Amino acid sequence: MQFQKTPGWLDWYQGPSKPRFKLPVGAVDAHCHVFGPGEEFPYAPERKYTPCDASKQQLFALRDQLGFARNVIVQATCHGADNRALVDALLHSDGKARGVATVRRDVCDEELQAMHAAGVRGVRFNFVKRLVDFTPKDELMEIAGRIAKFGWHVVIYFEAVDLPELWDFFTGLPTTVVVDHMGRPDVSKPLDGPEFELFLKFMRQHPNVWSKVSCPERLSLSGPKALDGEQAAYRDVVPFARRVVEEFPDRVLWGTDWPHPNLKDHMPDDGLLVDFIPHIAPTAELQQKLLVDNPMRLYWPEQVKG
Ligand SMILES: O=C(O)c1cc(C(=O)O)oc(=O)c1
Repeated sequence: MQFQKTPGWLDWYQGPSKPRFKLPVGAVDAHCHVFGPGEEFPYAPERKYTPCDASKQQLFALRDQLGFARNVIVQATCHGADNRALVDALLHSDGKARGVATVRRDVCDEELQAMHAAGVRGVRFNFVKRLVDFTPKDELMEIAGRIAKFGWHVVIYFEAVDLPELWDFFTGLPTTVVVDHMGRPDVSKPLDGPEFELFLKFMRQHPNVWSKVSCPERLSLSGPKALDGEQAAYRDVVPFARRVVEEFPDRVLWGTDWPHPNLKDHMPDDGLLVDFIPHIAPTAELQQKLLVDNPMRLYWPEQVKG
C-alpha cells in the first residue's frame, strides 16, 4: 500500500554523529518508535498523521551507532492499536528490545499473552488531542486492570495543562505509571511555578509514577538546536529535566524519541541528543540509574540481580 506523508513532514536525520558523551555499558534507549514500513505494516486508518517509514533495521542501526545496548519501542499513534510492526521489531531484536503496545478493550488474553512472549511490557494511553480520538476512561481503566495481571505498566502521554483534569484517573491506575516526556511542561513558565510544581507533586505523592526525561527537541522554545555539533542544545529544557532526575533518580528513563514524529522546526542529530544527557544527569551515578538500572528494572527485571 502506498502512503503519502503528511505535508511538511520532516524525515529523521541521516548520518547522526557519534556522541561525545560515552554512554554507560548496557544503556537503554527507552523511548523510540518504528513506522511501518507502510508497504508491510500499513498505517492505521484512524491515524492523525502519515509519517515517513522508519524500519526496525534502521532503528537497530541507530542503536549501534549511538552506542545503546537496548531499545524500548513504543507503539506510535500512526499505527493505532495494530501492534504488528512493533511486535515484528521485538521478535527480530535478538532480545535487545522490549515494547509498549496500544490495545483496545476487546483485546483477548491470548493476544496479550502473545505480545508478552514477544517482549511487550506495557500499554500506552494517549491524551494528546492532536494525536488520538478520545477513549472513555472506564475503558482505559478496564484495560489497566487486565494488563496489570501480566505485570505490565501504563505509559501516559498528556500535556501539562491537562494534568489537573486527568489527576484522579492517573492516580487511580493500579500499575506503575510512566509519563512520556515529563508531561510536556511549558518551559517558558517558571520552574517553580504552579504548573511544573503540580507535576512534581504528582511524582512526589505517588511512588508508582515514573517519568521519561526525553524530548528536549519537542519542548524547547529558545534553546539552540541539536545540529552542527552543538554541545549545549535546548538549554531552556535542562532545568526542568534536571530537577526531575535529581529529585527522582530511581524513577526516570531516557529515550531518543527517534524517528521524532511531528517535529515542525528541525530534525535533531540524534548523536547530539545523546550529548544532552550529561546536562540533565550530571553525575556518573545519575547516568547509570537513568540509562541502565531503571530501564532494566522496568523492562528486563529477570536480568537484574539481587
Ligand atoms: O508529540 C508527538 O507528536 C508524539 C507522537 C507520538 C506518537 O504518534 O505515538 O509519540 C510521541 O512520543 C510523541
